[in-house]
Amino acid sequence: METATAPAVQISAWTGQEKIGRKSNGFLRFSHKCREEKGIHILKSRNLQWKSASARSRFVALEVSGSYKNSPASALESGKICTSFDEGLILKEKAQEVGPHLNGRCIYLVGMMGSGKTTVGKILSEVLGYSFFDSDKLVEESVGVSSVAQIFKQYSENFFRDNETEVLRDLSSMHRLVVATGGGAVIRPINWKYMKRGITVWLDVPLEALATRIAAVGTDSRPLLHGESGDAYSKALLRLSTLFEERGEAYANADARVSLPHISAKLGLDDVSDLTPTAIAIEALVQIKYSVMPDDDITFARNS
Ligand SMILES: Nc1ncnc2c1ncn2[C@@H]1O[C@H](COP(=O)(O)OP(=O)(O)O)[C@@H](O)[C@H]1O
Ligand SMILES: O=C(O)C1=C[C@@H](OP(=O)(O)O)[C@@H](O)[C@H](O)C1
Repeated sequence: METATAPAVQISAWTGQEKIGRKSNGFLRFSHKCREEKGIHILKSRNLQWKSASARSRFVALEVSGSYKNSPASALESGKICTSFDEGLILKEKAQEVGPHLNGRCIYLVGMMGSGKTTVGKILSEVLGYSFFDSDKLVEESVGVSSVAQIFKQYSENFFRDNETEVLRDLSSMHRLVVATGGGAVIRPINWKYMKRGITVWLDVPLEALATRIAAVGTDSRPLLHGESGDAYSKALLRLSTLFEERGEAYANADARVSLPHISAKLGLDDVSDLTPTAIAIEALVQIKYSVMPDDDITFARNS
């Protein structure tokens, strides 16, 4: 009976499900093919915890159980493994992998207000060498009014939506852009026609986390959140819940979905608010890759 021979397995939450069996930046990758050929099974990785928390570099402890050629790993190979990763490096590596497959197609970030489209979009544009646009800002410029709230007040929501559609139409003929769309852009089917010329990515953030973020910055710039009574968090949560009921299905039209609870679970974090924008951008690149490079290995990884 053969015994397991890979005591120094290093895994990152993003590389453990990747395609190619090669070592890069200290991480070992297992493709589906490689796992089958070598008989490697990673049965479990748990107790993943942040050991130290800085935005760029974090240490995690992984408890890994594995088997090799269908034999259980010995005690040596199962146990706590400390590894570290630098989010910035992983981000760059993911961008290098996915960039060439985009062929200059634009990326449209969709999601509820406060979901991080602007924050994450800027990170993605920088690392992909794309330009960044915030569609709300473009509408403000084209109308000649300095805030979306003012456009709603002075004109109407419908007027804003018409201008938003025009902006998306104009952007759709361009290349190499990351666009942070307004939270309501998904409600008009015509907008999808324009956005689908690129790759659409839904930042799916729990409503409670959105309400916390919005309560922290205030609702001045978000006219659809005006008018409820109560404290800032409860007001935002109530309104966001109604909006999400109307829009949930529309967001699901996106080519890729970036679920914050899913990333937290992968990283062993209890709270989505512990996720950095860079960690979310990394997951966005992973999900974009799945949508632009469908193949057997990736399909396997996505479903495992
Ligand atoms: N991952 C994150 N963790 C905590 N706060 C965040 C995160 N991403 C964005 N924010 C904050 O949430 C607020 C809304 O983010 P923003 O990028 O403007 O969202 P959107 O463009 O989708 O409306 C901002 O104050 C931003 O700093
Ligand atoms: O959800 C919405 O309908 C809106 C979201 C806002 O954009 P953000 O998602 O960038 O806040 C802005 O377009 C407008 O206030 C309407």
